[in-house]
Amino acid sequence: MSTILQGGPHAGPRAASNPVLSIKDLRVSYTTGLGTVNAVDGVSLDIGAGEIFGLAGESGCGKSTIANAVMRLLQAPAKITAGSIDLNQCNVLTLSDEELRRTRWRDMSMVFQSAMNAMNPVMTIGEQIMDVFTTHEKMPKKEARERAAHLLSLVDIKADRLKSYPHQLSGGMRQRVVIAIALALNPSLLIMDEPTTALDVVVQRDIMAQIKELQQSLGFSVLFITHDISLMVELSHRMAVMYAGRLVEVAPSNVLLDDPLHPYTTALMNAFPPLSGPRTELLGLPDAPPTSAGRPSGCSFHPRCPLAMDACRIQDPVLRPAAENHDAACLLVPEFVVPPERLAQ
Ligand SMILES: Nc1ncnc2c1ncn2[C@@H]1O[C@H](COP(=O)(O)OP(=O)(O)OP(=O)(O)O)[C@@H](O)[C@H]1O
Repeated sequence: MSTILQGGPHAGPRAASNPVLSIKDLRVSYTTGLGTVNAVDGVSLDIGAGEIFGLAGESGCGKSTIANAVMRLLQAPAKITAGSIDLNQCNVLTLSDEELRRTRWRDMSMVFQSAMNAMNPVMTIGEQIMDVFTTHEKMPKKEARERAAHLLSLVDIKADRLKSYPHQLSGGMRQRVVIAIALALNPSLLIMDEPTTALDVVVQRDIMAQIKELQQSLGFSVLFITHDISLMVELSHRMAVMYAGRLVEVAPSNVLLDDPLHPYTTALMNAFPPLSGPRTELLGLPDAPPTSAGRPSGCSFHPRCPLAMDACRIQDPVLRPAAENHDAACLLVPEFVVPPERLAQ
């Protein structure tokens, strides 16, 4: 299997003027007996055609909530209180149930961490893949079978596996099948929320390399969530770092790795901590992120920030340009000003 880095990891485009996915000022809260958690607190991001966009941050910072909001999978007590989500210039939040049914799979699909365990145990692999075709495209069974075999070949699984049941396949193979199913109708956006975390490291890398190859040949865009920042940096063109429901830094992934501007990004990059599972202290940083108790005054990160100044306790920094194609939300980072000679061009 070729390495993920084949062809350079950051050769992809920037978010285009016509993004595939455009999220504007998204706000999502969960209200429970313990109070209200503003899980996503004003997030905006664009993902361009053919772009792999990574979302990083500690457990509980709101990554899955964003993914589920895009797929319209959020359920009570979650509530989208503001913002818009446009997929191919179509507002996902106002789609009817029927429109949503057509949009899922065809325009966007999602691979979850535990998806491989959610396959129907009494249906063969072939039946499960063909189900997508016959339900959404009303095609004859023979054609569906041929397309199912072709899909399996894309993820390096032989056609005779169409007759296998999920329990007859390894975990890695099952997850490959799930990825094939997600790509069955050639969606423009693939969302992957911890897609390989349950698998061993070698299998994880193989699968991600395969996704990278498929992405290059089929051209879909990806929203990629993983706790493995090193994998994310290798795989994604651009990355956003999230803290307590907000994006605190967005840049091309190699720039973020080499020149992180936000102290939280630096801590993440240095520590490569476990970003899922129980909340733990970040190496080199005290305490855990703010919880439902609410955000601290000023910058949410200031109680943990080794560089916090007095102003950080008062002023809440917004995400703003810090360099070309590089945004950060930190008072320590001066705002990027486009040179006047460039403005004149
Ligand atoms: N069903 C729910 N009810 C109440 N609060 C919830 C619910 N789901 C998520 N939350 C809260 O919303 C916040 C964001 O959670 P989310 O799962 O989006 O974070 P995450 O970054 O994806 O974390 P992880 O990496 O652990 O999956 C957390 O504080 C979480 O406790």
